[in-house]
Amino acid sequence: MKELTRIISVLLKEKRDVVLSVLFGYLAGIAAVSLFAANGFLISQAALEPPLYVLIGMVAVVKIGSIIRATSRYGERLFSHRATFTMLSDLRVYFYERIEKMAPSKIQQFRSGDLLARIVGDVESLQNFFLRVVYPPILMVTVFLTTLLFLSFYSIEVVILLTVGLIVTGFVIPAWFAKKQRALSGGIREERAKFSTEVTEWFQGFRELKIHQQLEKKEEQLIAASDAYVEEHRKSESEVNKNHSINLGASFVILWSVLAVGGYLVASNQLDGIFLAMIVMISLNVFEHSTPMAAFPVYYEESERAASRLQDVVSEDKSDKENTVDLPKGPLSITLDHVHFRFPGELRETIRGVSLDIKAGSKVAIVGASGSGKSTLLKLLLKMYQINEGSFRISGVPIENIQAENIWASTKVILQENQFFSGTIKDNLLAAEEMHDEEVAFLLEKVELSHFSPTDPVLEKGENLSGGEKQRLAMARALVKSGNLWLLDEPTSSLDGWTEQRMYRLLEEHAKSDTVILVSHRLTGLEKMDQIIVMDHGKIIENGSFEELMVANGYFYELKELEKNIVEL
Ligand SMILES: Nc1ncnc2c1ncn2[C@@H]1O[C@H](COP(=O)(O)OP(=O)(O)OP(=O)(O)O)[C@@H](O)[C@H]1O
Repeated sequence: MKELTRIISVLLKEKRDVVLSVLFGYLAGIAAVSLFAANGFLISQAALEPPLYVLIGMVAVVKIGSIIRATSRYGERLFSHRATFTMLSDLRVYFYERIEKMAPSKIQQFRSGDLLARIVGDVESLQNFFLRVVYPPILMVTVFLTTLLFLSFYSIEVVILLTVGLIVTGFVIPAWFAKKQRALSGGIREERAKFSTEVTEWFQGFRELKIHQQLEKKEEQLIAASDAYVEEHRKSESEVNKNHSINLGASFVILWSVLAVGGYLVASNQLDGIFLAMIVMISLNVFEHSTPMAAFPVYYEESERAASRLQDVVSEDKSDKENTVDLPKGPLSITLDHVHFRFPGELRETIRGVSLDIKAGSKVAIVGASGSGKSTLLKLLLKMYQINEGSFRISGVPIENIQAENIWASTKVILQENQFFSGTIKDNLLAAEEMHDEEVAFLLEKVELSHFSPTDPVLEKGENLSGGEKQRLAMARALVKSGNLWLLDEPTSSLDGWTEQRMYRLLEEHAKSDTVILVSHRLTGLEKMDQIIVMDHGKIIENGSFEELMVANGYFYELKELEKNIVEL
């Protein structure tokens, strides 16, 4: 219910349409009951052969009643559907806005298909929340109460019977089904997410699955996920139908009871026989408003689950919300003091008591064995994850007090894997909309991509670019982005030695006064760095200038010697 409260607060933005749809729904309900009442009365009156003008008057009343019923039903449909669609769009905007602000690491906790199912499917399920969860009980209770008030002028016995009917069909049976519904394992939402995850993986991994001849096995998993989803749907539908039938059955029992009690009251002269047909017709119609309650438990349960699954995705990072300090303009300094970090759900620490001091405007290289935690350190700098222990400051400001967005705005980043999108070369520079094509062409020339024009197409994930071209395009992307802190994770690993040297020269030119942190496996060109940090198993084992580390004759020296021997071989 806690999750639904947030959803309700988003939905309540559409107050006007909600109020209007309830109002018109009530009018339509009352008009329908009155119409049936008038019909019942008319039938009885007709049997007594009244004067023609009485009959004409009554037929006119029935006609007017049907016009009111039709127009108010139209108004109800119009406003309730308009409210539903606007709520759907409000919900979409609400979740996209929240997702946009989230750290990428939070999104990465979800498999992409699951995330898609949540953002699209679960948001869509919530459109039923107003129409099938909030609206039916309001309408049922208001129409029932008005009808009971009217009937109380004729027979208290019938009022009691209908009140029992209202409680049984509107509350007892739905509550009983709600309990059963909760006990049902799985749920449509979960199965749909699993199915969507399998489909996404099937598409994304199609090439690898085909080459490794695993397509059939994956297809079997896909079919199993689809069957489970269909089965869940079937179970849910059958539950609704069962609930519906029992509800309808109960309302008929009440109806027969009304007829029996009414008959007895007429026979014992406690009720004028002319009203019997009217009372029965009213009872017949009023139960129409408790039938939608059959689906109430299913939709309530689904809405609650969908809201909770969405809340899981966008649950807030409190520390980030309270942050207010902006990073200073210009080159940034970085200080880490005994920082520890463990990936969520992992027992082993990836960063173990790292302390370092990077001065503003200095050029720093991080080297070390594969898996030693170099990339993780960059991710911590980008606030993609929160540190578990220690202190971490950027230009003196504790990282807890800086919004991740603020760090990203001040940073030029090249990661090991850079994402490219279907579009043009210029689109993929990401921050180049304002640039003229000539400027883009000049930039491409700088990163040695002059064989591309700004308008050349790029396929999804940069499929039509070589590894080295992707890295040079990522370099161009970093060049056009704002910021004075460069975080580069093996930005030239796919380039030949000559091109790599030229790229480093370009970087030197552009980052003269900026702070640069470069993760690299290759040790050539590190002589120019102010500081070299050597990492092993999540710890800093050596730290100093190139000369200092060479003199120290330690791990870095050995690495350098090893690289020299490999080159000579
Ligand atoms: N998302 C993650 N969840 C759990 N463990 C992770 C995650 N990402 C990385 N690791 C683990 O953290 C350790 C450090 O990884 P990291 O990528 O920082 O190493 P690295 O020094 O950059 O390696 P390389 O030079 O191969 O890129 C590795 O043991 C890796 O398995």
